[in-house]
Amino acid sequence: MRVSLIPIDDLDTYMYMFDDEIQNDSFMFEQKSRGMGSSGFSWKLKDHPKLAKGKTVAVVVLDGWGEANPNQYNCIHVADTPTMDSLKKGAPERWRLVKAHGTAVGLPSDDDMGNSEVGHNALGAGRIYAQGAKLVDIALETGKIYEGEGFKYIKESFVDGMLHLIGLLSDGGVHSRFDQLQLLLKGASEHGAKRIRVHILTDGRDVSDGSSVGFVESLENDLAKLCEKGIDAKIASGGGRMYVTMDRYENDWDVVKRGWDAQVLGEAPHKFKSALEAVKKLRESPGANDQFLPPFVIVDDNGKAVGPIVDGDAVVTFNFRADRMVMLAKALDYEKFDKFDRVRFPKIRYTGMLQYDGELKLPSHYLVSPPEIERTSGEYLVHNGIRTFACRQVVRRYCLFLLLLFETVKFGHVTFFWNGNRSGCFNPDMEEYVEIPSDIGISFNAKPKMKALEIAEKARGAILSRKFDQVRVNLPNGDMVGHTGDVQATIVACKAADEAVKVSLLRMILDAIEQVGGIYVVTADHGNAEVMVKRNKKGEPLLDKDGNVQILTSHTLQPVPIAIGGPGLAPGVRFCQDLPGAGLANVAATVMNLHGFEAPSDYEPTLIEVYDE
Ligand SMILES: O=C(O)[C@H](O)COP(=O)(O)O
Ligand SMILES: [Mn+2]
Ligand SMILES: [Mn+2]
Repeated sequence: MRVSLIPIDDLDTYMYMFDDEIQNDSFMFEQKSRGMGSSGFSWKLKDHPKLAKGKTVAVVVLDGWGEANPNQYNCIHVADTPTMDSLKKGAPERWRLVKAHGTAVGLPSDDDMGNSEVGHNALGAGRIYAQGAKLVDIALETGKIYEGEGFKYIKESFVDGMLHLIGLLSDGGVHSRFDQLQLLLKGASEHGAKRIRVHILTDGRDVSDGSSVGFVESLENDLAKLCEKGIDAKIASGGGRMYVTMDRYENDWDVVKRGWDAQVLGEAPHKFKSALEAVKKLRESPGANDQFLPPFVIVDDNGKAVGPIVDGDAVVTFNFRADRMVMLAKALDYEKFDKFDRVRFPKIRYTGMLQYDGELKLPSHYLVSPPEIERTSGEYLVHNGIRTFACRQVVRRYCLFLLLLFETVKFGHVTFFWNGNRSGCFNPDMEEYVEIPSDIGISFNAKPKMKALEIAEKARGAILSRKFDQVRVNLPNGDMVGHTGDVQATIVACKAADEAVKVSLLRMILDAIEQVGGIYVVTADHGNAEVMVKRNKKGEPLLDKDGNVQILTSHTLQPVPIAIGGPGLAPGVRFCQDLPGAGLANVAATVMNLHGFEAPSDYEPTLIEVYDE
């Protein structure tokens, strides 16, 4: 779908255009935006009784920015963050916390930490959907997974072919879960799979570094039990998730190629007789960690790879989350493919755990249907910002324009996830998606400021251009650097994110009276940088066997802040007092109000009220 990268002159950067939509959607959009369709459904939102239209709204998402008790391992607290501090202290009735984890964002339980997919889904959709993790749990529990079209499709390969399972070996619950893999192995063998190979990706990002060893041990035990039952089941290849396979948003295709070579071709720089030996040995190299383990293949006594993927085999990618599986799914599913030399393109039956991209229908076969997230706030707003298609050039102030800004590493967060796991935009004449290319091939603790200032400056330029009614920005620093576990670098990252908020908003506020008169919403998608150490039940930092604190690289269960303000905000607007349990899904209705609209009645309630002064 994504076809061309077009320079935008005044922003000195690039905009993605979606050709197949440009041709047809203008007409469709015009029809739809006239209001009632044949079903009686209308995109038209009611006017807000008290809040005016036409304000520029900047929505800033600080990725991985949670609220937690102040201490030395709370990098947001330690970092100098005057902008965020002033939002908190400056107007208490316009600052609050919202839930960003667990059932509040559609995860199976309140022990599940938040993540970007579920966080941005909730922010954009305004409702809480049962997410992939939960849908897969249900499908496995009820056995429905084995009755679906996807499983029947791969089953045809079980007679003569091998079943390959590729995915993240972890119980992080962000991209995959180990217990789901265990159930799938058991279920597939009970439903006819006789030869099974698992291609593992070690984690150390959503779970502790070093935990790969335990997961591999457990998996090898499970596979040994299957072997006792006469099933030929082995681990065939592996590698660290950030170096092998799980790139995202087409940041670095070499990552996917390394995985392809090991998983499909059976080739890798490291060869071992067992995965446990592989992981233990590779972790001994200086600086090695689970996230970045090099690719390896498991070989038999003759040095031959035990499980390359060949014609007639079945393949399942068992991650339920889309972003870091889409690239491999393309390589496995697309006949036409030019991102790297696949050498061989085996004729396989391939299914994803879920369908990863509803718009691209990728992959075409899948085991569990993804959440059907529809009527997202972005789509409503686009439909409500324009009276007729023809007026967009002439009467700018009636048009709602969205500008989305992000680094490549978060490309899909404020677009794909925000729009309900839908690639592309709703109307290319109304939306611009601007990507600031991320550095590739580095761990972000080496450059913790990332591109925050570039993003902020583009946001400032976009706000002042007055071409856009909503400018949506993702600042990735707290999250991307938090995942490295480098506390000092994460402190620098938090400061950089705070500085970026200042650059984009301060200018807006200073220039606003005469120029823009806008409104800002600053929030986050989940916690990360505020808790960088593991703790025991008493709250004391846990130590490893050498007496060092155990670093937490993952997200957290913490709530996140939301602050609103700006000269365009009506004086009587404040957060309601009666929604103590509100979460990220309440933000969409809030933003719609700030654009001067009532939210649809099935959206989670708005966080704001307007009192008469
Ligand atoms: O994919 C990742 O980087 C982590 O597993 C989760 O981080 P995110 O949810 O912030 O993207
Ligand atoms: Mn995130
Ligand atoms: Mn993250």
